[in-house]
Amino acid sequence: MSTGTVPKPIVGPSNFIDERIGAGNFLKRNLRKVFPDHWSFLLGEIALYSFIILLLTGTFLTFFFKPSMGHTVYEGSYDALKGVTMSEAYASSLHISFDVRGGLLMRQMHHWAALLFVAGMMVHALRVFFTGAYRKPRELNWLIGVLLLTLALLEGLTGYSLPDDLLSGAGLRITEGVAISLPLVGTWITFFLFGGEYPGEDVISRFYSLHILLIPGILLALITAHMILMWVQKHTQMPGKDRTNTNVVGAPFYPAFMAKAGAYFMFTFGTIALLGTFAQINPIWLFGPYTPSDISAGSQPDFYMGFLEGALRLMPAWEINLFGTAGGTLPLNVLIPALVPMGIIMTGLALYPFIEQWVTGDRREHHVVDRPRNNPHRTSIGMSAVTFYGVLWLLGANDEIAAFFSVSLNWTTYVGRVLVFVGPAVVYAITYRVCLGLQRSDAAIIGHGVESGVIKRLPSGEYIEVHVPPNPGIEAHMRGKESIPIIAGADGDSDGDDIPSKEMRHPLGKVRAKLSKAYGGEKIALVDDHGHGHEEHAAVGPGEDEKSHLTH
Ligand code: HEM
Ligand code: HEM
Repeated sequence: MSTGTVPKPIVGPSNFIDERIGAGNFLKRNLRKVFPDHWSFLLGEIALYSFIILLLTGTFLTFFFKPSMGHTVYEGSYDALKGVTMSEAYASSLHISFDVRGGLLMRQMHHWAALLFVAGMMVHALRVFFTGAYRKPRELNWLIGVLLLTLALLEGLTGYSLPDDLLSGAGLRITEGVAISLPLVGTWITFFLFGGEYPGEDVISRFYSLHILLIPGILLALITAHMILMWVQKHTQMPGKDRTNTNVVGAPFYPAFMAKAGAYFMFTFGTIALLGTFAQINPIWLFGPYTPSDISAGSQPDFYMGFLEGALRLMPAWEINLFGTAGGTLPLNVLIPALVPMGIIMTGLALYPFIEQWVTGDRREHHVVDRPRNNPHRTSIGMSAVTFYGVLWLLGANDEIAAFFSVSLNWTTYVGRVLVFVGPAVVYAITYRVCLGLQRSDAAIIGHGVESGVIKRLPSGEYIEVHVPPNPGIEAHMRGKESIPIIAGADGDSDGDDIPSKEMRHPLGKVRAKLSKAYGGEKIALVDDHGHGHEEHAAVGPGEDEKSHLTH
């Protein structure tokens, strides 16, 4: 499917390039690369286009932003702050907002693009996770993705700290608290980052180098690697008619996908421009300049940091004093919430493909993905993680929740502490049942066809409903269900690894076999037991045994 001739209009340019750098064949091959057209494959593109907009708007901002904590007296056109002493960083952000033509629009677009960038990545990663698209051979691209996500959070943190307003200062104060709580290296790192005792002189310029140079540079390199790998390995595709592990069904890059992607970029750009124009974001002039002694009520970080904020708020005030006053304090109340949720989520994400491979023993390549219902344990684990994250995220705004619902703040904390453990477990059980239910409903459609709504009365007086075969596209989609392999030794099924009997006798081998069997889940086969066009009883004729018909 990826072969064929290049459509007419590009033969000219292709010849031009071929005659100069001999890349005609390369272009021909790549311009015909096939892109699957399931909507969920566009989620990664939201992240990609938002990143381009971040680079463009961010570059504009660098022309006017001064990354300096030097003091100045504000003399710009925002009356309410005239004559106030503030940092040059804050003054320049006000200058961008009120005195640079298009400056406020650029700041707002930059901020909205940042939110969309991270949100785009998150939903994209969820689609990859829930469909199992991270499986062999795409584990490397998954790992690059996890790195991208981590770096994006850091990029956001360094970004919203730059304007040096009261809100960004509150974020910096937490960053300092976390850094200084690290055992052994904490003090050193804090002094290096802040250039002395908090708030120091250097943190804005340090963050500036990180924000506009180091992290975007790494992001750009990793996104390029991500795209190259995706290009070389080709896309996965949803199961469906004529879709196999050796083809990709969809539209070629040129002209169909190029036009679609161009339009989609414009759409993303337009959405961000509209948001930047009409939806106010981060109005730093209302918060005022940062002073370490002030804090505003109801401060919230950007949404992607909310889960860490929630973890800090939930954690009981535990600390360990080592060796009395001569030793040091290990502030678990800061260390655990700062490192554990991030650690659990990012390490869990990074390791998942490898843990799953170990459990299932599945070393095959996968180019057709799973529908989430067909791998119920994976889907349940994913939903539990989303719940864990979601509870922390919600509790990051527990002051707002308490104020809005007029409940006690402490009460929200206690409920949150329970929910963060119980929530994921309950969601796991519910998701697992829902997945099995959906699999059964697929099996019923394959087995009996779809209810047509046509009721027939037979000569005997019995009423039946005519069942018709499902739409062939939908049927192929349902039939593209792969059973989850189980390692040999778990139950005699040997489509996964053959574990040597020595390993099976080892306790870890036994655990692996047990996990493998459990992960395989309850098997619900798709069997066409009655043939298509089968007729099913819908109602009962006079005088007949109702029960026998209803259970038919
Ligand atoms: C080359 C890329 C980038 C450059 C040159 C850049 C530059 C800047 C500059 C100069 C500011 C301070 C301006 C101001 O606040 O008024 C800023 C703020 C910010 N940046 Fe970036 N940035 C880039 C990429 C990113 C990325 C990838 C993210 C997202 C994760 C991001 C998130 C932010 C945020 C949230 C702010 C605060 C905006 C505000 O004040 O409302 N930036 N950036
Ligand atoms: C800067 C952020 C990112 C960008 C711009 C990006 C972009 C893309 C694009 C455009 C694709 C092609 C297919 C699709 O959209 O689904 C893709 C595929 C992929 N991405 Fe990302 N991605 C990013 C972050 C992530 C993250 C956070 C993960 C996972 C943690 C990830 C894992 C993957 C994998 C495994 C594939 C191959 C999936 C397949 O072929 O079905 N990516 N990425």
